[in-house]
Amino acid sequence: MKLQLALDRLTEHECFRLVEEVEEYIDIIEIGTGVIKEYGMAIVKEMRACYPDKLILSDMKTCDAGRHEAYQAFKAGSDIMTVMALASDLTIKDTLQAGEEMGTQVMVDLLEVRSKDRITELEQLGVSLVSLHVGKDKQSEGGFTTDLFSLVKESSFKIAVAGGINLESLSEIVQEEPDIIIVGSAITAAAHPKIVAKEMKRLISR
Ligand SMILES: O=C([C@H](O)CO)[C@H](O)[C@H](O)COP(=O)(O)O
Repeated sequence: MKLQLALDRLTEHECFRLVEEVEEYIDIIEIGTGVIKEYGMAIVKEMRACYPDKLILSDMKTCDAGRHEAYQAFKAGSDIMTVMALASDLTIKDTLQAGEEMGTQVMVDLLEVRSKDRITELEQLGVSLVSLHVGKDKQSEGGFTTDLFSLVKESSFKIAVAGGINLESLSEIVQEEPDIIIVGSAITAAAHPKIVAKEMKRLISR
């Protein structure tokens, strides 16, 4: 199980300060969607140069122009980029092809997907990695809960989970054995990010 640090709604300086503080406890550095919109691929290139041994994910949340946006992320040094499950099959297929050509990965964001038919379609497209995700705005009605796993129970996907995950909810989530646990605000907005990241890493490594 890997711990992914999501860098969202932060300045460039805050992003690098936080990664420096918690790097020993995280496996994947996520450049969040809003940070990408603010700084572009330049921050991805900088993060790649500073952390050559870490996995880097660009949370592009691509909805269209899949090949172009996948190549943007991969050429900037991302190991993984994200495309929305609600995008067209052609967009998703184009991102997957770009990943095959670059030897990198595509994570399909299941934000707002509740249809098992769409899950089957994604498997038929050749998707291998998905994220069960409760978006920031939706979290006002409640964060990630383990009932979301039922959507992918019979699938062959590698699973990432995201959405307001914190120290209180982590133990129950870990019991479902996802492959990647994505945490943003619970670490980045904590009074002591290193303490939280260390405890989270301990909990997922038990
Ligand atoms: O993808 C995300 C969200 O849509 C805002 O961009 C976050 O990276 C993801 O939800 C993890 O962050 P937290 O929910 O703060 O843990």
